[in-house]
Amino acid sequence: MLATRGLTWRIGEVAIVDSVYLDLAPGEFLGVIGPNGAGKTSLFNLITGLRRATEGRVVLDGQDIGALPPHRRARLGLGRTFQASSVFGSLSVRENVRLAVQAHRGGSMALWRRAAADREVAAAADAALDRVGLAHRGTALAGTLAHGEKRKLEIALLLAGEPRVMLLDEPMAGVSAEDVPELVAVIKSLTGDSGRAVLMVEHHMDVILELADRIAVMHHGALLACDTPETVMANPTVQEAYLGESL
Ligand SMILES: Nc1ncnc2c1ncn2[C@@H]1O[C@H](COP(=O)(O)OP(=O)(O)OP(=O)(O)O)[C@@H](O)[C@H]1O
Repeated sequence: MLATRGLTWRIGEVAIVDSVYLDLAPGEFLGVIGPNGAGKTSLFNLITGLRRATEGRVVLDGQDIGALPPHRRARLGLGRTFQASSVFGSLSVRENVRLAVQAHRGGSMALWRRAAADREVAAAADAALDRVGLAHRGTALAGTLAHGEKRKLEIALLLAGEPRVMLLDEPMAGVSAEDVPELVAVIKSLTGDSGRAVLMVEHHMDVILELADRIAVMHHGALLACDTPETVMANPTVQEAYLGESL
């Protein structure tokens, strides 16, 4: 479904992302881990098009998308949440999601079509909110949400774009311990039988272990290992890379 082939990003002589080969199958959940500065966010930037690779390819459903700008990649089904929050705090939760649905669908300005389209947008937005367990918070101002709720809203915004591959960058960052299990359940439901694939960077190993079918380990820009959680955890090279940090 999604593949990277020798994906590399150099700044001067330094390879921030160093010849990464990854494959993501439909319905698969791939966790990406690695020490701070390993190149995880940079890898996401190359896949989504925020940065252009200096070498290598990004392939989605057999098509090389490496030369496309981010919005074209998003149209082809690549969706991403950011570490920094991308929510309009002064709008309601529901309005935020409606805007995202509208932005994804585009719209006809013909009045007779607009009423029907508005109803469809509202229904899609409510379905996305329901999906992440935020239906009851639709009228709240997004800026007033707790961290865990905000993360759910970001996932709802992402779902509005109907992505087939979702990239989640540290979805648990800033989330209080008691909100983690619910958020994990929401993220777990993203793959299921939909065929949607998820690539997730996360520092919380317990979360990665609960969600990931396979784990990719990055270190100094390169892929150190990519395998089942059990195999990766038992890998001495991985353990060495994490020396001083708990796995
Ligand atoms: N635009 C840039 N210019 C120069 N160096 C950069 C740039 N972007 C990233 N880097 C460097 O590349 C390395 C990898 O950064 P990146 O943010 O991808 O790592 P990461 O694995 O996501 O780290 P973290 O877990 O801390 O978020 C870091 O050493 C960082 O300082």
